[in-house]
Amino acid sequence: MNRTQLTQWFRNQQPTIEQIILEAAQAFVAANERNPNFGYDLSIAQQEAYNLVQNTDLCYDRYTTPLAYSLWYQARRMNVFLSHFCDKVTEACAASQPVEVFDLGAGTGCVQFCFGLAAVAFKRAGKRMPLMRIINVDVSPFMLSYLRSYLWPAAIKHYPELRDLLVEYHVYSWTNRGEFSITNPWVCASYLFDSSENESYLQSNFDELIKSFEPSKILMLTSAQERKRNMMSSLSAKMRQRGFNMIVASSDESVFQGALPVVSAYRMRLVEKYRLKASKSAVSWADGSFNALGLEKQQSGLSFNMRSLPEVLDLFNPPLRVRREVQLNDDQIRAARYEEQPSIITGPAGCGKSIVVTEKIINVLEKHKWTGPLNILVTTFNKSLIKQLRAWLTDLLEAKGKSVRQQYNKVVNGVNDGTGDLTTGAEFSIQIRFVHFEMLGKYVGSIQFKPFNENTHRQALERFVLETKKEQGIAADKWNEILNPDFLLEEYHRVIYGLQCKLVLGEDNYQGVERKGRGRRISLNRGPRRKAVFTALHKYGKWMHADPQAGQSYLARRQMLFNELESRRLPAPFDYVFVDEFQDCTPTDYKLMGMMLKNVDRLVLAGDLAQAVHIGQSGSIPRDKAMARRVYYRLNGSYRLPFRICEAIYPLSEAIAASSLDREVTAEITPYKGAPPGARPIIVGGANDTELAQKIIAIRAAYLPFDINQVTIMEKDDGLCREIRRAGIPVETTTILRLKGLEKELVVWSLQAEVEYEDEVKEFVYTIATRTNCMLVVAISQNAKAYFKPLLGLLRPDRLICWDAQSENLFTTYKQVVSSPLIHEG
Ligand SMILES: Nc1ncnc2c1ncn2[C@@H]1O[C@H](COP(=O)(O)OP(=O)(O)OP(=O)(O)O)[C@@H](O)[C@H]1O
Repeated sequence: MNRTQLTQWFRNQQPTIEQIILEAAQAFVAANERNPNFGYDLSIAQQEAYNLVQNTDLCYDRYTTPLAYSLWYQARRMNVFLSHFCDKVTEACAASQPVEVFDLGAGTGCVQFCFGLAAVAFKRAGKRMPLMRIINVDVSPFMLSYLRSYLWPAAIKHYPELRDLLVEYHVYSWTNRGEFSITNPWVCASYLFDSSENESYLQSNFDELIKSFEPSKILMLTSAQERKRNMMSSLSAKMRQRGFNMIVASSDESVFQGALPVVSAYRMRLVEKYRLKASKSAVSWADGSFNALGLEKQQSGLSFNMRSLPEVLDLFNPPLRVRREVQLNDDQIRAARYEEQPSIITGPAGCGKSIVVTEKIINVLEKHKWTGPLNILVTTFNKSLIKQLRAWLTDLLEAKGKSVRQQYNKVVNGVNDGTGDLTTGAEFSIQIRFVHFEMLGKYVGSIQFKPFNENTHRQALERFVLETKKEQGIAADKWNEILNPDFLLEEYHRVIYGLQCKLVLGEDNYQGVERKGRGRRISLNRGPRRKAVFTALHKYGKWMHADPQAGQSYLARRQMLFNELESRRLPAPFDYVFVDEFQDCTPTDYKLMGMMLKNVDRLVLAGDLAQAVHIGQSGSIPRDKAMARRVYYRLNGSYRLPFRICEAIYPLSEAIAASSLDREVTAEITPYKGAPPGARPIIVGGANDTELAQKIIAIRAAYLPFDINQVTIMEKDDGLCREIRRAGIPVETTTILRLKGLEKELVVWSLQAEVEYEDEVKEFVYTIATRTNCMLVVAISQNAKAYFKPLLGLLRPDRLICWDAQSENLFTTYKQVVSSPLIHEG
């Protein structure tokens, strides 16, 4: 079969192909139209389709986008490809060896249709079925899923021979790597470069890909704008240097012609039913606005040259769970190097700070040639993170063939809490202690203490407030914003302990202290208010030390450890100290870290001040003498956060960076260049928990192609969690303190959740939004807390999806509050 015969065959199939496009659309609509938000989503998807015409990006992350796309573009895109490359398609079908067609930016699979139907033509003409494998690669799970679940089954119904064609679907992120072998790859890139953003990124990665694929043919199409034409010619110049020749891609005659009457009629019915803003013109096969470029390279020798290539172009660059598989980037390698200087590793959420901490520990051990004795402390505020750091480190040690002995502080039902000692090295003389920050007193200072019950402490504080008010003649309803257990405990933490404004130093000392780290929301100037706070706290301190029933708070124990170290009764126990998530440390905590070290130059701090939910803007790293030799490593780009979410929260990260006092260490968040595109954050609104839960369940169902399962609600929202659980959906609700440094797949930020530290609401929201490696849902209800509302205005509006009209309304109403000075502070 030659090119002319194939062209003719395709022309004869024109009505059948149209029928396939129609049937796929009908099946998709039948499967989805009962979703309450279907009409809304489709109407916005249709509006967004005009982004392409206006040369802006189409995000392809609404579940109805492929429907709108396929009805209008499927026929055109097939026509364009075939009209330019029919002879290449013929060549692939006639080839005696297998051909693997990689379609980069496959969308709804027009290239698969062209090669697949051509294969059918060959088979029907009495030839053997061509040996082809079509590998569809696209950034949008929805586009691929429409091809796989709707278009291709409809195509198989009309052309059963297609069952024999090998087809694969991969959601691609450039960082994925794997091993598999291919023999004769062809690369098609249809409209891959139409994205107006990230052009240079796409170009350089395409270049890299061509280098590793070594394809024999490259067939490219883009829209015919001047800019794209220039880009194509610069790419082709590069490829020519690599030995590719131009193939003249003929476009003198179009394979298909005219309109698609049945598809047009069906589309118009949708337009009317859902009042879509769409062109009323008939759907056409003709498309005059494109460039085509064909390149090929003569392969030398036998063509069965099996090569290892990026394979499992897996869903959404799932996070590398096995530590040894993570290959550090150059900045991470630099930050992980061994050095005798305090090092401070900062960077936005997900940039790999914890990864660097584990690598740096390995580098320390190598520097010491795996011989001890060596005492190393790894500490952080979050037990689950300790567990992860320990698992990562164990994996690295085992990968190096090192023997490791594990001892755990606490094992319940066979499950350990991650804290405890790991020993390794020559004669197990290297000891690495994993200790939760709260437990430093116990495990480092061996400080004996009585059990601590927070409720008992709160009740005691309430008593001391009453006593103080009585003694000082303060009315019962006066100064309640400072004379309450929450405020007093935090004052004890941040000022009494945090700034070493010890109670024994007396009231005068407290009256004069500059309360750094406490914000300005609640004023507490020198005078009777301070006096009252001091008196209540003094009573509290005395009670804690004197009453055998009181028990010591974690802070009090940390203070004791501090005293022991300061007085040198306890000699510095560690050679190295690694602190992850340092951002919530007080100045005293930093001193404590230094004092635990024989040599302060061996302190490593990793963290991100933008995630400082307790001290927020006032967080800063000490610049005192002990830290004089400190060196900063700033990592950039989040490996965790999908592109679209990074784009959406960028203004929020900018606001945090602008208002942070420590400009040196807080930076705006950007995605790692290989981050998966993902979906834009989804705004969902409902009157109450039941309504919200139903919608969140519907979102999860619609976005299942994104490979999600469990829903994680933050911050704690038991009501919403219960409603979702009732439907049998795996769901949890937790606090950011528990999730710090960790990641989840579908994070719901509930606006009805309480925030303990309203001053730090930006940092709080940033920390929640950056916990996801796939999807973020923002849940707004009538009970949304007012302090969250302005934060919605710090999300980039064109990078959000509203789930339905009610969600959009609620969102718009709340967003009006954005003009409040709150978000413009600093
Ligand atoms: N070089 C890399 N290659 C691939 N994945 C990486 C790389 N560096 C980090 N990651 C992945 O990125 C995710 C985030 O890494 P990590 O937890 O170290 O970041 P972090 O900066 O400590 O985050 P946070 O600020 O939220 O604590 C992890 O899933 C990790 O496996």
